[in-house]
Amino acid sequence: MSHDWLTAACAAIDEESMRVAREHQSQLTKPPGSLGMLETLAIRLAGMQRSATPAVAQVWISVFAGDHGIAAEGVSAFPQVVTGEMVRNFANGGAAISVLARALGARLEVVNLGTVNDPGELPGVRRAIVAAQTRNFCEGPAMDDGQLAAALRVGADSVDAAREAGAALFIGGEMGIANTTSAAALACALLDETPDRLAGAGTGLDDAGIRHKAEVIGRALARYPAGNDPLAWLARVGGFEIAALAGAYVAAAQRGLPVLVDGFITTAAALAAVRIQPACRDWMFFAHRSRERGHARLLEALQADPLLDLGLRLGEASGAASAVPLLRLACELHNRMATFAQAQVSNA
Ligand SMILES: Cc1cc2ncn([C@H]3O[C@H](COP(=O)(O)O)[C@@H](O)[C@H]3O)c2cc1C
Ligand SMILES: O=C(O)c1cccnc1
Repeated sequence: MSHDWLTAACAAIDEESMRVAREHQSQLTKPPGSLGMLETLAIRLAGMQRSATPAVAQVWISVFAGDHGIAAEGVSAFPQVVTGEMVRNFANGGAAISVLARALGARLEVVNLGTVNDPGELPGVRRAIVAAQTRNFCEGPAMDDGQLAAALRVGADSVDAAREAGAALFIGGEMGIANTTSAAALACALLDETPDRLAGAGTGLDDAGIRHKAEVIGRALARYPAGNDPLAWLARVGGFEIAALAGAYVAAAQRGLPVLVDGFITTAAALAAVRIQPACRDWMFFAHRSRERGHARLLEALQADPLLDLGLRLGEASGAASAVPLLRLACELHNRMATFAQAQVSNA
């Protein structure tokens, strides 16, 4: 399996639809710009959807799950078995994202890329096993090139399923104990940052735990020469679910499907996707600023202005799901507000 598809062109955003949407916003009964990001969201969606009346009806959420060999270094507050246990919880409808997806009327797909205590066949869970877990990346590359290619493809396959289901928005989420260590290592490598700046509490490490986590990341990064090749770093320190997310973000942009990026781990995957295929940045919305240390730095690197800051630090796509109502409201305002002429309100 090759990585060639990743550099194929992304779909173009329709500048004319954006111009028409911007002009329409200026006619609505409000001071220009007064709805802030609710205006720019609608304008960007109009360009992505090539439509004068943008809408976010069907939402597709893929939660990618994978286990991490780096968990053996004691970098998470929770045991590794939780990954597989949470896959079952997603399937049973009891996880935060299960509840949020139901409340939004969104389609929720759980993708198991490899869990140490594999819960097996479950309704709503797609099995796309790459391996039971990644290798402990202090001891060698987390995955080989074939595994990376497979994981990237798994994400693209989810985007194809989302499009076939008629989704207007793709949301990626993740589950994988120790994946904030993997995401922080990836972010350090791509941003030339030191681990103490990007390693955070994850599921709830104390200060000593965070120092240990940063030391583990530093040890792993020291194995390799300098350089920012995103595919090389995904293989060295990434996770199967992080690679799937990166593949999904690139594929969504190639197929013209807007994406809403969630928290720390997903933003690290988004950064990798943008380094692989820069044009995919245009198709991304950013849902929230996570409490996880390092997320603000990642958002800054992507010049992302997230919609929410709720102190969330869960992942699973919970922040992205929470922001969907704002996208829908932005479209409603754009499509249904009266213009100054219609309402006979005096314009400046
Ligand atoms: C019960 C439970 C549910 C979760 N859902 C998402 N995460 C989040 O926590 C993990 C990352 O944190 P760390 O790197 O510290 O392990 C990921 O699985 C992430 O999605 C969870 C974690 C737990 C414990
Ligand atoms: O921001 C996130 O995505 C996050 C933070 C902590 C733990 N899991 C996920």
